[in-house]
Amino acid sequence: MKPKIFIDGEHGTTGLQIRTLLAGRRDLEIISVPTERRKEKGARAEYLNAADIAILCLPDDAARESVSLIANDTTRVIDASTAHRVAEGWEYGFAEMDKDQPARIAAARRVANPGCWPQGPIATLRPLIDAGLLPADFPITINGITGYSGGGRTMIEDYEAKGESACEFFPYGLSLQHKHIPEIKAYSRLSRDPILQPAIGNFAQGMITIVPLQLGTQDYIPSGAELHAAIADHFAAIPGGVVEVAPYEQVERVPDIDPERYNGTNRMKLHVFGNDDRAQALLIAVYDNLGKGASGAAVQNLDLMIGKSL
Ligand SMILES: NC(=O)C1=CN([C@@H]2O[C@H](COP(=O)(O)OP(=O)(O)OC[C@H]3O[C@@H](n4cnc5c(N)ncnc54)[C@H](OP(=O)(O)O)[C@@H]3O)[C@@H](O)[C@H]2O)C=CC1
Ligand SMILES: CC(=O)N[C@@H](CCC(=O)OP(=O)(O)O)C(=O)O
Repeated sequence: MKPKIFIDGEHGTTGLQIRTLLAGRRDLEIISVPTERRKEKGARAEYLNAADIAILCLPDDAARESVSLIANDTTRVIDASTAHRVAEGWEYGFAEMDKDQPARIAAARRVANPGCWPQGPIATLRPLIDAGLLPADFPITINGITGYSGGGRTMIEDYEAKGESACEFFPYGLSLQHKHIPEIKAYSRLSRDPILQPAIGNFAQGMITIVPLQLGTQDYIPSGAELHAAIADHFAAIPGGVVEVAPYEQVERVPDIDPERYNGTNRMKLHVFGNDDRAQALLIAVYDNLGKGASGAAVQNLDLMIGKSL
């Protein structure tokens, strides 16, 4: 029997992309609620309970409601929203975060897909904190830029209506309360809230996250090469090759660091730059906010949950 997959919110940005990624899959049965009934609670409950795996591509409140509509203990859930990422009983769906994370996702009944902003910072910070090269209370600031599809259908329509007159670099998160801070803190293993200061560019998809590090105040000041080695060692032990670590180099510019470089893929590339004389370093991640940042990660988690390996 093929596993039945229901995408709640399949007409939204993330839902549509997951639908497209699953289009040719003969090992799955996709079940879809009729379009005109897609927001009816009763219809959603019916499909949620008929599914082996439900993928929620909904705003947070609707995602919470979907979970509450599941009245059996067989439907497993992948939630793309922010609602359950640090919630008890949910596994975090960033497979490359730890050696045993794929097995944890594979066995989970509830998987919270990571937010787009958290994945790059977690990918670089967690190995450094685990290796003892950064203390858990290190003051972290995260900058970056994302395509406007990160804001979902409404933001896409808004940017497309403005066209070339839309702002090229629009900083936001100015209240310093971005919804991704709890998961970045929890899964990077930081003890202090990081600052997340994102920006939106006038391009549809793709993103870059940047974590600048002032290392000079530490008792032990790691070199750039040491930081790189810890991150490279972490990912060398993870199969699948989804996350790639660029060689350590001291250069002024790297053409790969282009937010749109990995669009349409599930790839993430990590870069470490350092200036040891200045005791400073930069941790950079490049990926597709709709790929590894959303639909690609959801499909990766789905595959793990149906028994495939990374
Ligand atoms: N875009 C991105 O880069 C990322 C998004 N996410 C998360 O994924 C989730 C979906 O985001 P995204 O696809 O971008 O958002 P969209 O706004 O593009 O899509 C949301 C979808 O949910 C539908 N919907 C809203 N309320 C209900 C409801 N009560 N019942 C059923 N359907 C409903 C909407 O329908 P309608 O349009 O008709 O209102 C729409 O189709 C969000 O939680 C988002 O935070 C996660 C990572 C990255
Ligand atoms: C450009 C933009 O607005 N991006 C969204 C994040 C998109 C994302 O990762 O979403 P979820 O956490 O909702 O899943 C934001 O920063 O709030």
